[in-house]
Amino acid sequence: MNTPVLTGQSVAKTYGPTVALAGVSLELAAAESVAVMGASGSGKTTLLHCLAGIITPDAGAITLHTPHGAQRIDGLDAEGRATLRRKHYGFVFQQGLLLPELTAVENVALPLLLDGTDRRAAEAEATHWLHVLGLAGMEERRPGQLSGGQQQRVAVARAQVGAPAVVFADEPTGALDSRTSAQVMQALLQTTTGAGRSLVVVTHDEQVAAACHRVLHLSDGRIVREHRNATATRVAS
Ligand SMILES: Nc1ncnc2c1ncn2[C@@H]1O[C@H](COP(=O)(O)OP(=O)(O)OP(=O)(O)O)[C@@H](O)[C@H]1O
Repeated sequence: MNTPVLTGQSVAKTYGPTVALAGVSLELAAAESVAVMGASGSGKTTLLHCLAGIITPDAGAITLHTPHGAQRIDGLDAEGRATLRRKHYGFVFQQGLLLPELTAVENVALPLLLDGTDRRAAEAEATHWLHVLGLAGMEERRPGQLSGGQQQRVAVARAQVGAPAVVFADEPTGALDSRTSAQVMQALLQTTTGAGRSLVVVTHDEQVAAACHRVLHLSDGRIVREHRNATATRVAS
């Protein structure tokens, strides 16, 4: 395996009497795409949220490997997790969660503006990513003036700004028809693994999972099965 970017060891999380994660260990390599599948309630989103620093696990170790060294992230406080997410991660959710009053370019530029980049540089990078995602000419449209697939591509563009090491996607194509879903997934892979970033995607969609290098199957908070897709989409950088 290539150098790991993210490792989890025996990651556990309970909510009252519910064991959401019962000790999950995994390694995510640089430029690798991993799909997380499993029945409703099996712990997929909880795993993604722990790895992504959205929530804190009760036990286990999560380590992010950056060019500047390894950093344990499981014990970070809320502010530390917010910084981690801003500096190292990108996110795509089922509904793009775009701000309706902002244009496409403003939505994509937002994480950079929040991180202190000046507006002109932020909008230049945002425009670049919108072009990469086939949205040239739509920079000034608001989300309500875009189709569902176009909105998701804006969300994919937003996840790339600031060059995150890892992009996390939770059901990124869940609201799309299968043709649009395939296009958005292709765009997501191209801009992540195709550019040397890693991707963790929670999905119920076999077609989405088949496009990833590796698939983890969760059941009752454990990885019960794992396989590699020999034919996964490998997008040249
Ligand atoms: N904030 C919470 N409070 C209480 N229980 C929770 C919370 N979040 C998740 N759970 C429980 O933890 C278990 C795992 O939930 P999780 O959302 O990780 O599952 P999932 O596999 O992503 O499900 P789905 O496919 O339905 O989104 C479930 O039993 C769920 O009810």
